[in-house]
Amino acid sequence: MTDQLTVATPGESRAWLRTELRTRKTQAALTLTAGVLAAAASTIPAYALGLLVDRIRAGSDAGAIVPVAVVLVAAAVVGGIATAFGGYLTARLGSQILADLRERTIARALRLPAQVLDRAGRGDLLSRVSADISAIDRAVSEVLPGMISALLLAGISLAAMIGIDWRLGLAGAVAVPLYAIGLRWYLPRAAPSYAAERVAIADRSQVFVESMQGTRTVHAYGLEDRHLGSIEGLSARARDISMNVFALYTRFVWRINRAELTGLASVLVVGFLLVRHGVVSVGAVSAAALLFHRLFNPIALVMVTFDRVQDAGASLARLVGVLDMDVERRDGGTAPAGRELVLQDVSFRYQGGPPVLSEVSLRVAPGEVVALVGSTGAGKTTAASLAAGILRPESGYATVGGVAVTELPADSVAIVSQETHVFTGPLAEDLRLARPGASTGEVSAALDRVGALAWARDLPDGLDTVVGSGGHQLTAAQAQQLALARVVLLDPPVVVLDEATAEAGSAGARDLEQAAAAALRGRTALVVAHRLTQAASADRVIVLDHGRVVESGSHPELIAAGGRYAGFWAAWSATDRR
Ligand SMILES: Nc1ncnc2c1ncn2[C@@H]1O[C@H](COP(=O)(O)OP(=O)(O)OP(=O)(O)O)[C@@H](O)[C@H]1O
Repeated sequence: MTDQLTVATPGESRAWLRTELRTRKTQAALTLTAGVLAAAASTIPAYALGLLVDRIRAGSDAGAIVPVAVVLVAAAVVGGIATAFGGYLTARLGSQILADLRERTIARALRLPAQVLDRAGRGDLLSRVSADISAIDRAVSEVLPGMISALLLAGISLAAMIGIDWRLGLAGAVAVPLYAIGLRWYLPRAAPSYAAERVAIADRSQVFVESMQGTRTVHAYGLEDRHLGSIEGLSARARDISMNVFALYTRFVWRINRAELTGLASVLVVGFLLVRHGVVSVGAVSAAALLFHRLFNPIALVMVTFDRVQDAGASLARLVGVLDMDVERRDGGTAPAGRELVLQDVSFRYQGGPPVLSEVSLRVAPGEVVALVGSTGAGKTTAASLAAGILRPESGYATVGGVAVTELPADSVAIVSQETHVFTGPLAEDLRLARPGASTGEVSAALDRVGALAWARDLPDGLDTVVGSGGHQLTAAQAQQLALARVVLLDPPVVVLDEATAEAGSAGARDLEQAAAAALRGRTALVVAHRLTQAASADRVIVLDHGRVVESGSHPELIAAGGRYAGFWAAWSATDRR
């Protein structure tokens, strides 16, 4: 299984929540005040009913009952308004904090180093910004207002019972350890179950996302059954864990009922004895019993929703964990003092794997185009990713104009990788990602430079045609051309090119090579040569073998030297060149 992204400790989550509440002090204080008012108002009916019992027992006439009824109605109205207002304020405060958290998590996730995401799997990140956010959202809007008002009500009711007679308060408090025992029994069992459930769901979505992303490979190799089998297995695991969680919950409810029964029985027995000894009136005991009975539903709500709050807590830890992760590129960055690209003694290995690059050194002079050549797995794409700052070297350094590539401003080095993504929306907007606010003339000129203007204009709505998922489908070669046009618009001094020209077919590949040459004109460029014609037209060629530089020189020089490159060229000329 893949490594997961960072999860915050309970202490880190609490510290984060405290900071968020501190920045919204007034709102938090108002929310608490409304909650206390609502709880206080809802204890009044119990007192009033106690009074009523005493007056009826004393044979008072109907006139004595009316003021009690008025108090009851007034308390109900005030309590109702305060409860609604408190609930609204709690949900509002929670939603604002959550919206902020969601934005910051996504902003942080978008800036995580590619190798971290590769290691953790994108499914984990997806489930954090979707399932985890929803879990917290539901807890904040459905559970938290009720839970906060229930806890306030419990505190105030217990104080009121002690106010009637401390022995009645004590009798009611007998239930507290029983509730606590119930929670102590439940929580340690529930926590690992929820964690296991969450991991099972993340694993299932990871496999699902991978199957969807690799649909073509799955079809090509007839792997449908195997993938379905693995999704089915992981789904069954998630289901079994959920059923165990529910069985646990049922046994927990029994423990809640036991605490309620014991508490109420204690209040009634103690009340009976106190009345018998003439210490308190029947009405006072009725009020205490009503106050205690009134807590049944709110406390049960706290107990049974504790799991959802705990669930939300686990989700919160996963989001706060992402917030605490190191991001790749600082805002702004340091401007390079020149356009020379240098890899110096760079070594690299993927997490736990064998060395992929060993002390690779290369220099690309300002405005020079250098092609990287080597057999499959030689380390070309890895070297390109290090040069573009997507990966960090294990030792050695990669710089442009003397500044580490990971510290450069975002528009200093552009990479066109094998994985080009076309964002959903009008084609012109896809290009404007590189330069927001570019005019239609500038967008057209960029497309023209890479030879894409003619087909772009021929699309159903020209440059306004919606492309990407659900829109007009572009070919792989067209998507590559768009990526090159984005480079032209971004106008970076340094470009790293690792396109998938091979997928475009040989005529398409030649078009793409021309498009790339046009986009690279005047820039410092490191090009992974998937076709040797790209190497032949470069200023210099560097040959990689098993992660080491084995040859370097111009195309004619290397051909004349009769070494490894000359061998590649001979093989290429004989079979692939058309
Ligand atoms: N994300 C990754 N995790 C682990 N190993 C990787 C990863 N990417 C590449 N490798 C391994 O690193 C080595 C170099 O891969 P790289 O893609 O850099 O080679 P390449 O020369 O570009 O090959 P190709 O021409 O096939 O793209 C290979 O052995 C490859 O299996």
